[in-house]
Amino acid sequence: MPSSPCAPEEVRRVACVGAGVIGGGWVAHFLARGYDVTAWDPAPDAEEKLRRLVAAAWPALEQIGLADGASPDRLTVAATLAEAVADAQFVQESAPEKLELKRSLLAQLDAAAPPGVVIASSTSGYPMTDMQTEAADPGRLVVGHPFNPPYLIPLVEVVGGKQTDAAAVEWASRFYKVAGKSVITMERELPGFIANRLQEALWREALHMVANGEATVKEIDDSITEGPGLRWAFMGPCLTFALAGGDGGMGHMLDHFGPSLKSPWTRLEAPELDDTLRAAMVDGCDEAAGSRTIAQLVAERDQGVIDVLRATGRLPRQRTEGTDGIAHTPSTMGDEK
Ligand SMILES: NC(=O)C1=CN([C@@H]2O[C@H](COP(=O)(O)OP(=O)(O)OC[C@H]3O[C@@H](n4cnc5c(N)ncnc54)[C@H](O)[C@@H]3O)[C@@H](O)[C@H]2O)C=CC1
Ligand SMILES: C[N+](C)(C)CC(=O)CC(=O)[O-]
Repeated sequence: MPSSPCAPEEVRRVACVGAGVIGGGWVAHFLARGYDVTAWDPAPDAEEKLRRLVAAAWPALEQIGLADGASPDRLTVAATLAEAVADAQFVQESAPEKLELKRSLLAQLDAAAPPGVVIASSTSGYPMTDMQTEAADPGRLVVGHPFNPPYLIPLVEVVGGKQTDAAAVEWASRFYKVAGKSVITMERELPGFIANRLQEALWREALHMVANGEATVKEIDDSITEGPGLRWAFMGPCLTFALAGGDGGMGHMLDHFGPSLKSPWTRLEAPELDDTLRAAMVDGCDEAAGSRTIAQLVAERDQGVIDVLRATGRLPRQRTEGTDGIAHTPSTMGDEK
């Protein structure tokens, strides 16, 4: 790959190729961050749909804050793929999830984009190694996997393929950060990356339960929104479970509940909970906790759950002054008879 034509901080023009749910979401995000965006999509009604999507997203984007000069007017819809990427400084591909289509489209984008410009694919799970096979310069092709909607959910998973230059992965990771995203740069390829592997495990189990008549769709959704989902918005599953071990943290949690890994709680096979895995989990949680004690983490989690309950309307927002002079939020939880 020739060296990238500009630093991530200097990017002004972004091309988005494929403008459906995710491509359109990317367009809204980049516009809100103050970029000039050129989009291309072969569907005859693509421009109308795209402009509608951006208009619908804009109030939310205004609420969270626009970059100086950000405007939907800075969107251009190109007539051809070549025109869309001709002077792009970064390209985001969001075409349908079909391997052959991605292979050929990434090769076309590579042929049309200026030399050295990084091209990222929004793929939900294909390893870049499998998609970069037809490109003349596969070194500049990376995965930049977003979450729906890309203009509100911060995470992007960035990873290269076997032929991707490390510099392109580094450039893309920096660019996404500059563009306001939260980035996980993966050291190696994994089908489904990290978050979709986790989501998929939950999803498959949910489908098994529905297929076998073991749980309804509502029970499955409620089990997450009324349960673990409240914690996951601000504390990941590992640190959350460390608190299930009380003062003993993750070590005690694994010693206590490790045997249930072998219970038939899921159709997935359980990994062997050997010393290496135990140490990796305990050390990882210690690292994530940093200087925070278990007691501090418990307080942080409790406040987080209260904030999420309040933000989602399940706790009233108004506060009352108690006799102790402390502002209390009256709870209606558990009041339903
Ligand atoms: N929908 C989701 O929640 C997420 C999807 N993704 C990924 O984003 C990509 C796009 O998915 P969606 O936006 O959901 O699909 P979509 O079906 O909403 O949009 C795909 C768009 O690509 C266009 N298209 C068709 N052929 C094309 C071509 N040859 N070149 C360029 N554009 C073409 C279609 O006209 C359509 O507008 C996929 O790789 C998907 O795995 C990633 C994260 C989340
Ligand atoms: C359903 N999906 C696999 C396309 C979802 C994603 O890839 C990420 C998301 O938005 O959850």
